[in-house]
Amino acid sequence: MEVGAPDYLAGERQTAEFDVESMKVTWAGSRHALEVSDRMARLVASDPVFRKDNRVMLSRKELFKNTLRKAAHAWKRIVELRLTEEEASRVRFFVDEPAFTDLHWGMFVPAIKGQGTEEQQQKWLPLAYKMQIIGCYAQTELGHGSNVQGLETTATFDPKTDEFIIHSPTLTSSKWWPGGLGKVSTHAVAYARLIVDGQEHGVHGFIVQLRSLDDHMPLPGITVGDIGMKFGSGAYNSMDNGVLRFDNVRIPRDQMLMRVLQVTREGKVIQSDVPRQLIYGTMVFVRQTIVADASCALSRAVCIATRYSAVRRQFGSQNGGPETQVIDYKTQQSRLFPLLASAYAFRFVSEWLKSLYTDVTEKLQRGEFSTLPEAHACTAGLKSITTSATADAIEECRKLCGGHGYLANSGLPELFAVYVPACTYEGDNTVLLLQVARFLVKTVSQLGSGKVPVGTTAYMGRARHLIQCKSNVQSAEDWLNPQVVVEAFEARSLRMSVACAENLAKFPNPEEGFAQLAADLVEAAAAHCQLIVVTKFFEKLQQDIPGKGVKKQLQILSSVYALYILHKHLGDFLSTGSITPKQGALANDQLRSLYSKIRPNAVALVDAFNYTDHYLSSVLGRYDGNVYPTLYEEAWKDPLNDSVVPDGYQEYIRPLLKQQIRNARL
Ligand SMILES: CCCCCCCCCC/C=C\CCCCC/C=C/C(=O)SCCNC(=O)CCNC(=O)[C@H](O)C(C)(C)COP(=O)(O)OP(=O)(O)OC[C@H]1O[C@@H](n2cnc3c(N)ncnc32)[C@H](O)[C@@H]1OP(=O)(O)O
Ligand SMILES: Cc1cc2nc3c(=O)[nH]c(=O)nc-3n(C[C@H](O)[C@H](O)[C@H](O)COP(=O)(O)OP(=O)(O)OC[C@H]3O[C@@H](n4cnc5c(N)ncnc54)[C@H](O)[C@@H]3O)c2cc1C
Repeated sequence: MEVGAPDYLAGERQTAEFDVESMKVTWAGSRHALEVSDRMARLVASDPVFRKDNRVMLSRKELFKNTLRKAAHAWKRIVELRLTEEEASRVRFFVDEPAFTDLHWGMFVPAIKGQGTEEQQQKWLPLAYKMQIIGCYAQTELGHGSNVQGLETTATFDPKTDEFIIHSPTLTSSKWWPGGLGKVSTHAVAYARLIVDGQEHGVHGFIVQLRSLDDHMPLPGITVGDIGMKFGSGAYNSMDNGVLRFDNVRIPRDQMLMRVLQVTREGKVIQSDVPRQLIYGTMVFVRQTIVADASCALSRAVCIATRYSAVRRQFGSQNGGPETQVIDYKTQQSRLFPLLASAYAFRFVSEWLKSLYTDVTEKLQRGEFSTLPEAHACTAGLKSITTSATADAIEECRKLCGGHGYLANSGLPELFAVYVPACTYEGDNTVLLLQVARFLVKTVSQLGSGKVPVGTTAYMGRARHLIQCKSNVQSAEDWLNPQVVVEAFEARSLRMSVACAENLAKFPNPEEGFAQLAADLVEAAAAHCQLIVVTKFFEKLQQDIPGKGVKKQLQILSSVYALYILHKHLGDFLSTGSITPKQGALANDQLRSLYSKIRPNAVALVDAFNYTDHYLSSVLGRYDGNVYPTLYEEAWKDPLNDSVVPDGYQEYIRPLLKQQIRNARL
């Protein structure tokens, strides 16, 4: 905010009962992370190349070119200022525009790191790190996305020339969707069925050069282009999601990523001791980052809706005094505050997930693979529930802002359009929950065998207790006890998984049973993932959290998150007998009282996200709350208002009016 400018939300900030600066540190993860984030946010906001206010007005071609300009400029600044990887990734975050670089850094590089041999990494990574080659992740095809084993592109080994022949045998085998592919990437990690000596060996990744490094023209045998406009006007259209066909394209044998499986010069296929699933490792990595992204997108929407709800007044004027701030309506609070609590919940679960991922990656390097299934289940499940909740929440925030939320300059329509594909990419959310369900059913089926469940399924080891325990909640206050809450969530989750396992056992064919019970399995998986989020929030509170009143606020938010989920899924809790209807009603009483505790802190709690006005790009979410004059000014900047009489008047309006006059005279 400019020095000396009026702060229309000052009153809201004065009622805060905690130290906002300390909360900023907790949200960012550390003082260092906050400092880096703050510095990079300002760097981006002060650079005219990174302006975004005109984005929705640009044509696709202009938008795309502008994105190329921004990406090139960001890279120039990263190199000039010798930014660290952490700083560079914050620059990307604040530039706030999907671009080919996301796939280059986020998937192409990790795919080579995770699936390439040491030699392959040494050859390709330095080129990628300097952006002397630009890569994408070309897995999905026109005919298959979720079913990776169903991909049709082939990679046939030719022992005569020591090459693989990459081919698209059908229309449906055309690569379709990869970001960065359409217009920019020079290379791809392309996934194809490996065929050696007429035998198939599953789907593997191959580094394929697509375009000339001299003139950017597609290489012989490559047909490549953009797949067309996507949802929304600006949004994800800054990305060149592409189509790609291979016509018997030859690549050297050493361009197959061979950490999992090797093909020798003689055409021998050697399986290493690394599990096949590591081929899916890049997706595990990205799913983990998507959980952190969910907390960012959600907190951004909530920040806009909270500030605006404090500015906006409707009804309730007494004796000519001001009307009621809409944030004071209990309905507004019950719609908004759970989303605020969810933003914090997703933030902390993403921190935990990152540490789990780092731990599993270190173990994989040492040849320990036992924790891979849990990492897969956690990343898939948390990616699924956090992105679904965030997409719904952004839309809810738009509605919370009434009519003005529908204006592009509220920032919410664009945020929704750009965010919502997260429910689909990196694995459709339902498909991913079914993966979690498989993991849970397997864990339940092994309970009798003496195998002790660990990690996020450790609670299943107490199945005997959880299957019959009764919650001892007697008052609304009791719901503030984390142990009580966790036990109710554990009982609900375990009972849902056990019920699925029991029903599955009734089918002679387990796969048929899995297909028939899929809807129940998805619900059981979601219940397990919600338990993880709740538990990790409570565990966060066991840590030392400095700053006046900060822990107290987080305690309130953790209870709001847990009781909101309980209230929303009350049917599960009741049908599994995890709690009684009376206890469900007490939880709701507690929730109402918690909303009142959040109310004086609401604006400060969103200030703690430390978002600049540039990043928020929302008139409604401005830090200073100066909404109405800005909305008014912005309206006049619309190109339609360039002339008082619109273009088209002479051709289309005037004749109409004249005709009416003529008709009236008749
Ligand atoms: C310097 C500058 C810095 C700048 C920094 C910028 C950084 C930017 C960062 C941005 C990051 C990212 C940008 C995001 C953009 C997103 C773009 C989108 C990309 C994509 O969408 S890529 C394509 C994604 N596709 C999918 O997700 C497909 C989903 N399908 C699948 O995953 C699988 O096919 C499946 C799991 C659904 C089924 O596979 P299948 O082989 O048939 O499996 P099953 O038979 O069911 O299972 C076999 C066993 O394997 C286990 N399994 C399955 N998956 C995994 C896994 N991933 N890991 C480990 N194990 C796995 C499964 O559990 C079974 O095990 P079991 O046999 O039961 O023990
Ligand atoms: C913006 C965007 C960017 C993308 N970027 C990339 C990229 O860079 N690289 C890349 O390779 N791919 C990319 N993709 C593709 C993406 O990964 C796939 O679209 C995604 O994995 C979903 O697969 P699908 O499209 O085949 O959906 P489908 O599987 O066809 O889903 C259609 C419907 O069928 C349901 N369904 C499917 N299978 C089952 C099942 N077994 N049980 C129950 N229901 C089922 C789903 O729930 C869904 O409702 C991108 C997609 C988008 C939208």
